Amino acid sequence: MSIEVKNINKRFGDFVALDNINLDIQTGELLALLGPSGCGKTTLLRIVAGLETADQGSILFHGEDATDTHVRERQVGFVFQHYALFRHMTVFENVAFGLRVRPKHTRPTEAAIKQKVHALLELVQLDWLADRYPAQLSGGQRQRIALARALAVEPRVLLLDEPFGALDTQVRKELRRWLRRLHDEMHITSVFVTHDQEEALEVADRVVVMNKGRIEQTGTPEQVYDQPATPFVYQFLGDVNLFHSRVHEGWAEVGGTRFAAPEASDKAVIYVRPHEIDIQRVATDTALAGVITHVRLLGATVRLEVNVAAGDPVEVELTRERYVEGRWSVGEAVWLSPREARVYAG
Ligand SMILES: Nc1ncnc2c1ncn2[C@@H]1O[C@H](COP(=O)(O)OP(=O)(O)OP(=O)(O)O)[C@@H](O)[C@H]1O
Repeated sequence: MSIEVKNINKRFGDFVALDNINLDIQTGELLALLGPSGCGKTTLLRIVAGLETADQGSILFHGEDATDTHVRERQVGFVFQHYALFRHMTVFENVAFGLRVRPKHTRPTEAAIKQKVHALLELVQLDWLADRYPAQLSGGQRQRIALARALAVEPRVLLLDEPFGALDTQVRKELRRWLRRLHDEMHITSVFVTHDQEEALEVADRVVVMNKGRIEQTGTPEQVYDQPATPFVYQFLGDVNLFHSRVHEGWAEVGGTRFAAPEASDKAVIYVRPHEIDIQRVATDTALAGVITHVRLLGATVRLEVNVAAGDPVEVELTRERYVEGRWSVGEAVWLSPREARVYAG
């Protein structure tokens, strides 16, 4: 089931929550809506679901206008962070719920329900919990059951709003890998909302980066990370150092390292990721002089904070190995040279 989002606009009073959103979601795709809090991700997801109506624009499911189709007829499965399981029902009954409430003529037989629920519980690898109540499950198990419940009615589209948002980092990481594998088996067109860039880049086929009710960029994880279309995308998808420069004959500079600048501007901002900076103890004509002020160990990588004469402190990321080899320490004079950069008009 493909989904087309066409010219969607939504206001809450004077506040523009969605500003002319256009998006094509391919059949079987796993798409992430990524952006900071309040950028309109949930509102867009709710409009696709039919839980919210747009002021303008339309939603097409498989080429057919679904704008006025009731949420029940859209055959959409939901997993929301706060869309809790029914507390008074066992895991089995929670998953069976959507089948049991069907009108009599489409309701499966008791035997068929039983078979289906067990198949789904096996799919989410929790069949052994069928007789438990939600209060007897961990947060991660609850979310997997919520997913099994959403899948029970054979949705044509699966919508997930921060499904793992309330869980701790380790469980989150496991569940997102698991979601990716599950999606590879089932191929249901799926859209999930997250504000966590790592989650979006790791799990999704394509990422839609949103900001203030607009789409900043849509692309594969590699595209949005390696070729960010706007400064916002660059900053949102990872830590970055900013250097301000005047533009001389089409070049902007960090220290003495030159980068091609956008033609139309006489000022530029140069964006450099912490792992794209070389650090050395020997001065060169082009390197930027500084002093190490902090060392932060982050597991496999190490961040050095370096004070430079002008501008904010610069963050340099090294692998743990290179850090140990280099014996870098606080108070040392060092010279920095960016290897890669992106330059935007300042
Ligand atoms: N029913 C409502 N009435 C008024 N304003 C609303 C309503 N729903 C959402 N908004 C506003 O619209 C904006 C977008 O909200 P939305 O929930 O879509 O953001 P989001 O990107 O999902 O954020 P978060 O990650 O914090 O959930 C927010 O500024 C929010 O305050």
